[in-house]
Amino acid sequence: MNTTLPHPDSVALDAALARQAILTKPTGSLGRLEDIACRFAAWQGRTVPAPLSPAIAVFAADHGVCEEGVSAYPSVVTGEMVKNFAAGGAAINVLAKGTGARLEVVDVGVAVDLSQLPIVHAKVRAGSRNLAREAALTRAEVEAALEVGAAAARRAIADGANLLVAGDMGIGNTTPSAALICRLTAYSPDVIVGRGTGVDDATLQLKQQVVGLALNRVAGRQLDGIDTLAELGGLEIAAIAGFYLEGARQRVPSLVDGFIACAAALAGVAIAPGLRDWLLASHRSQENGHGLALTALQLEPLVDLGLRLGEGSGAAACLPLLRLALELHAGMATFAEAGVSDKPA
Ligand SMILES: Cc1cc2ncn([C@H]3O[C@H](COP(=O)(O)O)[C@@H](O)[C@H]3O)c2cc1C
Ligand SMILES: O=C(O)c1cccnc1
Repeated sequence: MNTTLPHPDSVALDAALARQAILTKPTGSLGRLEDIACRFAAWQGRTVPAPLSPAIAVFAADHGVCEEGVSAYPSVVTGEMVKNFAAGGAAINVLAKGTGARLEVVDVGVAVDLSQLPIVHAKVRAGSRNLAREAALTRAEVEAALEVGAAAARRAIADGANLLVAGDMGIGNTTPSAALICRLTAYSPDVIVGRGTGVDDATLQLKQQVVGLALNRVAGRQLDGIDTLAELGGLEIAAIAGFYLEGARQRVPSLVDGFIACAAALAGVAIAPGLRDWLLASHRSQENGHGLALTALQLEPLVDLGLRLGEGSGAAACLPLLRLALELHAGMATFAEAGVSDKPA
């Protein structure tokens, strides 16, 4: 796999910073909205980036670790929610519609047969193995899932997307995500494992133990990014990593969602460190370790709305902010154009 990624365009970045400095506002007064526009300039290689054209892909898969009792909901909900996505009734359907984003749903590893649904069928296997006891996936399965994600990114980009958003659906997936985050950041389960769908105190403790078992199973072993996903990951998590990586290869950034997306981003960075330059954080999730995982990625969330859903929902909720940041950068008058006096040099 080619792990060399392009760099954002520093000449376009400087030109965008220079433009921000002459728009009719006190220097720096639009804060992070200025940063966002300038980062898009660097990503797109143009002083004034094209208007936002976002695409969301939700990757769904099941998790063998659910047999340990780590989720508040049964595994069957994964397939049932995919049906709900296909029917347009989930949060991410409403958010995609409301923000004008393209939405695709991909079965990369749901345990039940979904072949009748109008979604993308790319099942690598019918759910992962129980990572508390054995490797969740083989390297070949991880590579196949990475490619499922990459193919989704290629479709989105061919369709005109200039920003990618990945969502997850997979009952139990906060457990592999926590295991990945612990392994890739060296934080311990007690600060990373959270309540996911809302587990009680006893289940939270059990979840910490399950993540501890998985980490102990691989402790002291050298693992590259793909091995790490195989040992501790899941199929939708690997697909999300592949989606982000292909975006970066094609110079298209990704807006990272919550806890699961962050685990995938850390795995993607372990595969190709240059990925970090193509990521923008959206929100800070309620899930316990999300803030630390974002810090490990050197990402600063734009908002904290108390969300703990996944599906790409937190990222989708931030799309209007990004759209406005680009519109301000493109549409505001300069001091010279408006005849407004700039501050003395
Ligand atoms: C109805 C429903 C819709 C969801 N949409 C996303 N998730 C989120 O919650 C799950 C992760 O939490 P845990 O690890 O505790 O199972 C994943 O399916 C994730 O996508 C949902 C969960 C449920 C129940
Ligand atoms: O932050 C997330 O993505 C999240 C948190 C809880 C449950 N599902 C997803």
